[in-house]
Amino acid sequence: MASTAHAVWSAASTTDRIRLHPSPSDSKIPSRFDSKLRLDGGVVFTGLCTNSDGRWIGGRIECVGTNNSGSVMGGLSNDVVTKDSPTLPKPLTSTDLSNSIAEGSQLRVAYQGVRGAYSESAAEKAYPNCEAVPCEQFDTAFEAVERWLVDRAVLPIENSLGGSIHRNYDLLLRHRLHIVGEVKLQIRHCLLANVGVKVENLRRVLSHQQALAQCENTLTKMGLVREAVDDTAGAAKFIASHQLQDTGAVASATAARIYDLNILAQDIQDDSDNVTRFLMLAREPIIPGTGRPFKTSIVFSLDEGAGMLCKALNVFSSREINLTKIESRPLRKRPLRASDDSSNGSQYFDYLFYLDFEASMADQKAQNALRHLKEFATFLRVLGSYPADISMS
Ligand SMILES: O=C(O)C(=O)C[C@]1(C(=O)O)C=C[C@@H](O)C=C1
Repeated sequence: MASTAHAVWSAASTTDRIRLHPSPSDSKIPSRFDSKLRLDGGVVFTGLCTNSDGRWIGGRIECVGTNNSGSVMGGLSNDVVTKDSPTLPKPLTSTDLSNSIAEGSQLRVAYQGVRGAYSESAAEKAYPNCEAVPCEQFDTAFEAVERWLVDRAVLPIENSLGGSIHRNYDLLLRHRLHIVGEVKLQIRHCLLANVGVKVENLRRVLSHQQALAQCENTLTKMGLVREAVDDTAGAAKFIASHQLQDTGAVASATAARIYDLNILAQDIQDDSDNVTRFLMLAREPIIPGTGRPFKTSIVFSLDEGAGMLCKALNVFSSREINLTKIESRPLRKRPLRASDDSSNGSQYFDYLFYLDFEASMADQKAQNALRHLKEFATFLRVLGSYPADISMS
């Protein structure tokens, strides 16, 4: 039996701080509880109160939080009782039903952007029938998973035309989530405008900076001034809500439908093969398998020295493990290092290397490769071992 606490936030955002208190005071909220964002901005929590040895003892869950403007909000569940409890359970009321997580099995998946963003389509492709939860920023999507507001996050990591989404590489390390899957999505951009607006009326175009980069040639030929915003669908929503007559948006056909915009041009990306790879992130890693193609993503750093990166890559090539991606990012807290030979005054940049390889961590070869790498890497973390998306290979 689960207890449900309900609090309505006037301006809910996934950055609101929420604490859960068990009651009576000797009980504990178990580490696993469910939370669900409601459309009206409310948050519903369901969980069991257990005692210190994990036995359910009834009680209630209190949920306290502050919203963006700092006001304290709260909600308290009904009492729930064990069979030895002196109080009898109350019959369910219609209010209980509307507060409960009836569709509790539906996965909640955070993505960055507003409705109609490509990331929303990626979330739906990765988890059909999921509830896709829009987030303002990439960080918010990570935090929403960490705070149990959602179950997964789906984030773009690289695009076949625009390259890597560096911000998300940095966030993978800053947060402690695990990569549990990948999904590749064909990106087909459209030029959108308000009804009645013609191509020749347009002076500027808004979109996500990656989307603008993917349409570089087309937009240059059209002579449009480009302006970057948070996401493609956000650009569509903005021109629609402000009824702009001289500004278009680069976004999906889905966004055109949602925001009642006209499609002035279709497939405006510079190459028809425009694919974005998204990662699925969760609080817990999945158990790596061997029955199907798996990928593993790691991040490591190395000491300075001739051939160090070559030595690191060799731990894979010598075991015939195929690498699919390598990305280097500055090592933030130690970006520069003075040369050992300080007499010449030279400094080196220090890097983190992100590597994807085609093997499962259940595979002995992969374990041996990482054991070998660990012998000389100054830092090593496995970000996840997950089934490869082979749908577009
Ligand atoms: O703005 C969106 O619609 C997104 O989902 C973001 C994003 C990205 O960050 O690369 C995703 C896919 C496309 O490559 C363009 C933009």
